[in-house]
Amino acid sequence: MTGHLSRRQAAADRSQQLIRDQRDAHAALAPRFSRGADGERQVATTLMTLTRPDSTGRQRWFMLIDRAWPGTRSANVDMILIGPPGVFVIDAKEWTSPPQIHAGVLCAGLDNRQSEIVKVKAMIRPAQHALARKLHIAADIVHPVLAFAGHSLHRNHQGVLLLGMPELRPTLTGELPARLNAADVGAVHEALAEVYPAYEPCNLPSDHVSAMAADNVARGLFDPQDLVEAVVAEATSRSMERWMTFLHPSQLAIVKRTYTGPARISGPAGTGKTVVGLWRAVEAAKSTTGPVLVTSLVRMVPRVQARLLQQLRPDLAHRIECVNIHKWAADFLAASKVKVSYDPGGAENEFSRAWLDLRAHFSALDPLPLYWRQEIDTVIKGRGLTNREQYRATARPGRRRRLTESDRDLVWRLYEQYQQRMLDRGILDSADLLLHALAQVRLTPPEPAYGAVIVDEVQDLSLTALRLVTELAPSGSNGLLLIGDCRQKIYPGGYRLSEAGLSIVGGRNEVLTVNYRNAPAILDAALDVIADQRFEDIDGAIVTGRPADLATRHGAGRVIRVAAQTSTDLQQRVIAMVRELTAGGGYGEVAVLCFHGKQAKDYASLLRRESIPVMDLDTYAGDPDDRVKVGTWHKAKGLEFAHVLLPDSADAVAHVRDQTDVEAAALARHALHVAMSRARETLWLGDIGRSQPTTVG
Ligand SMILES: Nc1ncnc2c1ncn2[C@@H]1O[C@H](COP(=O)(O)OP(=O)(O)OP(=O)(O)O)[C@@H](O)[C@H]1O
Repeated sequence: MTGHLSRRQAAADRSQQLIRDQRDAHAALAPRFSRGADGERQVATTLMTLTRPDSTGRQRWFMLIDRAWPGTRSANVDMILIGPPGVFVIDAKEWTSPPQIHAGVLCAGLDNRQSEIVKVKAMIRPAQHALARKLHIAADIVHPVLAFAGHSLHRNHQGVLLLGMPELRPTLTGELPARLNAADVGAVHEALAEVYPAYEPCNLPSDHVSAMAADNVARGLFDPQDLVEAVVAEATSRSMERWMTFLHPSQLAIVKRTYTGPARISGPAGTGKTVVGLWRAVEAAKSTTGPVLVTSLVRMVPRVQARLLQQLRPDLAHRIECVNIHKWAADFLAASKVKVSYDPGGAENEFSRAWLDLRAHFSALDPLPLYWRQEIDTVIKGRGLTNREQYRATARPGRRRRLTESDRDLVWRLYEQYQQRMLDRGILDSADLLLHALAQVRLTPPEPAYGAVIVDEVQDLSLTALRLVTELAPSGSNGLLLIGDCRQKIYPGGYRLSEAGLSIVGGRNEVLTVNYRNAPAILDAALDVIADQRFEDIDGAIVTGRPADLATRHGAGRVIRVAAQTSTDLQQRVIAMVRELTAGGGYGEVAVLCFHGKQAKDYASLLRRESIPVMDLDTYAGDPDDRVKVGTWHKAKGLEFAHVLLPDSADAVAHVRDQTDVEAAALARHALHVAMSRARETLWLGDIGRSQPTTVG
């Protein structure tokens, strides 16, 4: 009984102490907040008591209040709380209407306030970078929090904790495991106090602001003028928001570096190659007078990039032309008044007819036409060969089937027949389009000349396409930038840089080694698929499937493997998973990706029948859209989603392998690697009877 009473007494003492602490904290904090900042004061008061030393005299929690957001001109960070579970960067809100999530978007009542999510996520980045750099502490120790004075709420929305007043303190102190010891907490506090200096809110002379910003740049945080303002800018789309990222100092250095000749950025999936390329395009637009070309083979990426640049730098976006290389070629030929009839469908028919005439001769080699169609596209036309002797003598990088001289003569016959048929009809296929454009560029280059050319996913270009972009790029500094990853090569064929007269050496060859996209378990699973492969890079180097020095900065995520009984069972599980992932809205962050186009169409119809909003990936242009994206692995190249479902993936790869075509089997595996590495938080792999049901991560 005595024990019981003394425990009650102790509890009463503690609550009295808490009240006193709160009152003291409130009084102490009052002068720090301006009028109208009641919400901030309430939040700070609630948390301030945590910073009181415990009975042993040790301070376990620290708080930084009203600090400058480094690199911004005038923005501030309300609070940073540092304790055993990690760092909480807190933006306090005092909204009249209750905060809620509508269709995956944060709203105050019915007003869209999703930009607050973007903002607080951007606020944590300097902390993440500084802790990684100075103390080697993982980025996921830092949590963005929106704290709502006057409301009750407990929710995790897109990685941001949304907490009302009653929930604030118990959540921050009680829900996460302790990850920092006392010494770490002290070191983190010290580091962050330096990164987020005390806020000097009013009327700083502009030279003070620029000195502060310059200091941040010198410390490698980011470029205050361009990068931060863009990040802080309002964003409405969740997928866009991912791209509006602070650059790591090593990335920023690449954005700012002057290359005295052609340069290259390589690195595994999700290492920020595209983001860095895009910022270099912005730099090029600022420093040259000509237009800047950003191109790649796939259609989707330039569309998304154009849209993004429009949001990031509306003042410069019109100077940066984002377009896939075939469209560029068609537009250029049209503008040059060269009349061509580009007809891929008609060309396909003519190839089939030529194949019917000659297929009997190919039965001992490969009886399926696809390999030979690709041979013509990627080797004969892709390398710009003009006669049989050249073809006999040419190296065929990336083509794994060895061909004798007589095999090559046979292929050349097929090529000639196909070409003659197209000539008779006056049509061109896609490889011809590039050859014509290259010839025309050499004759009369486009006017005005490009100020810079940036090529993404360069590993998938043909040699002809590479020659074309090389021809378009100015020869001076920063003229040509090639971005790519040989592990993500999903189209046949290949080339060496030297074949286009390019030599990229030393400091012009940048390699990114930190993955910012995928949860570690997802990255691991995606690399597993290609771990036993060896890749020949475009500079001739041999690269292994699993890079030795790849680090990851993403927080937790999961890989779910499902073994279904039947195809109907598999479909039902896909629907169930989509429903689970979108229970609170957020359809736009889910993608269902299939190997074959037909399969993707079937899944799109299936989801529609279930009243799940669906968008065909083909028509996606990076605009905000709250529908599940459905498409092929190939179409998803360069994109990313929070959650990716890959039904029948193991089956698709195994099926290709069964056909004894080693090259196609390898490319299918690379495509699976690409598809898996699109997922940030959830990767769902479902097959009929193949995989064991497991969840990793
Ligand atoms: N410094 C950074 N901090 C946080 N996130 C970053 C950083 N750099 C890049 N990211 C994010 O990482 C993701 C991957 O970036 P990006 O698409 O540029 O990579 P990539 O190397 O081109 O990928 P892939 O080759 O797989 O298409 C994007 O969401 C991007 O916003």
